[in-house]
Formats: sequence, C-alpha cells, structure tokens
Amino acid sequence: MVLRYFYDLMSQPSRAVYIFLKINKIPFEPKAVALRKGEHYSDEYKKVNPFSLVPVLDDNGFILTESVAILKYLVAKYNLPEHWYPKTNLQAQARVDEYMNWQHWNTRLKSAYLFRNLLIEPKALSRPVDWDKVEQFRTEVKKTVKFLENVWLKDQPFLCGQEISVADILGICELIQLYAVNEEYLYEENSVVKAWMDRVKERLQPHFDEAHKLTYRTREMYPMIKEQLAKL
Ligand SMILES: N[C@@H](CCC(=O)N[C@@H](CS)C(=O)NCC(=O)O)C(=O)O
Repeated sequence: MVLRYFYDLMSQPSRAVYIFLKINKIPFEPKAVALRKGEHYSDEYKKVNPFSLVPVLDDNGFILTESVAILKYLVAKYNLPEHWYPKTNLQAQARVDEYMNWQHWNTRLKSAYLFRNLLIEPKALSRPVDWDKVEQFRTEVKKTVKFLENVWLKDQPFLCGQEISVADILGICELIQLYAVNEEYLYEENSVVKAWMDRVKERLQPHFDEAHKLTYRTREMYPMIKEQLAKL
C-alpha cells in the first residue's frame, strides 16, 4: 500500500504535514509540486486536486486535501500518540480543533498576506511593493502574535496544553514564513512566542530544518530580491 504525498516546501501547510510524516516515521512517496512553475495548474495535477492546491495525501487511491484533515487522518490511521491530537479527552481534542479553526483567519491569513505582499505579488505581477498594505499586515501580524502570547500560550508551554500537538506544527510553519522575508522581528520581539517557537523547533528536529531549507535559502536571497523589487 502506497502513501503518496503532494507538496511544495515553500507552502506552510505542506511543510507542517511533511514534518509530521517524518517525525512519526510514516513512510511515503514524495511528490513535489513546484508552485512557482505552476505545476499545480496542470491537467495531470488537477486530477489529483481539482482545487489546484497543495498539500494532498493519496492513500492508495483515497485522495485527501486540506492539511488539518490530513493531519487528523494520519493520527487516526497510524494510531499516533494522544498528544498530537487527543482521542480520549474530548475537551483536549476540542481545544486543538479550536486552534486549528482559529488559525485560518489569524496566524495563517495575516502571515501569509504579509509574505504575499512583500514577495509573491510584486514578483509575479512585476509591480512595486505596496508599503501601505505591508504596514497594515505588519500590524495584523503583531496582533496575532499578541493573541498567541495572551490567549494560546497563557500559562502553558504549547498552544493547546502541556504537550506538543498538530496545532503547534501548523502554527510555527505559518509564522516562520516571515523569516524568509526578514520580518521575523515581528514574532522574535515577543519573548513568550519566541520561547514557544524554540521549544517546538527543538521537538521537531532534524525534520524542521530539513523542511525549511528552502525558507532559509529564500531568506539568504531576500536582500537581492528586495533590491530588484525596489527598481520596479
Ligand atoms: N487550507 C488549505 C490551504 C492550501 C493552500 O492554500 N495551499 C497553497 C500553498 S500554501 C497553494 O497551494 N497555493 C497555490 C495557489 O494559490 O495557486 C490547507 O491547509 O491545506
């Protein structure tokens, strides 16, 4: 039985599932999909995912989209440890669900829009960075970081309790996207959030760094990219 995984490591939810597969030693056939080359718009890929998005899991013909659904499916299928996504404690499970629902419009939306406005859109559309918009999203990211500190991480080391869960993997993969565009000060200046990120990273190594090689490389190239964008 083959588990095939379609992903692009520049995609935050793709990295979350990738790290999760690795950390739990789940064997899979990697199917990299290069979003920058538009491979997700090919007819072949649309047969896998008509939404033209990554990530996608193909479990012997059972196709599943949406990182949250994929993570929950993997926990159940491989009977993974309770802390990733609680089974017996209904309220603990609901708390993880609560974060995963919250993050779509918060950690993910705000960080992804900032990243998009600094890099993806100016590059793809050959137009200068809209600095007013960037400032708006910086403010939004700061608000999200404050919520992480004052709500999710209030009195606990991980987003949903005393132990790491899938929520932490999703959350850190969204925030770290900002490192690629030199905006990491937005979360690093918050000591509670920074300590949480360090804690989560440590638990996910060496897979965290492996999954983020492309993010780190983008960061190295960002000063040059920024110079090019300034000339548009
Ligand atoms: N809610 C989805 C989001 C999937 C998604 O937005 N993927 C992005 C990459 S992060 C994508 O494939 N974008 C391609 C495009 O918009 O053209 C999940 O969590 O899996």
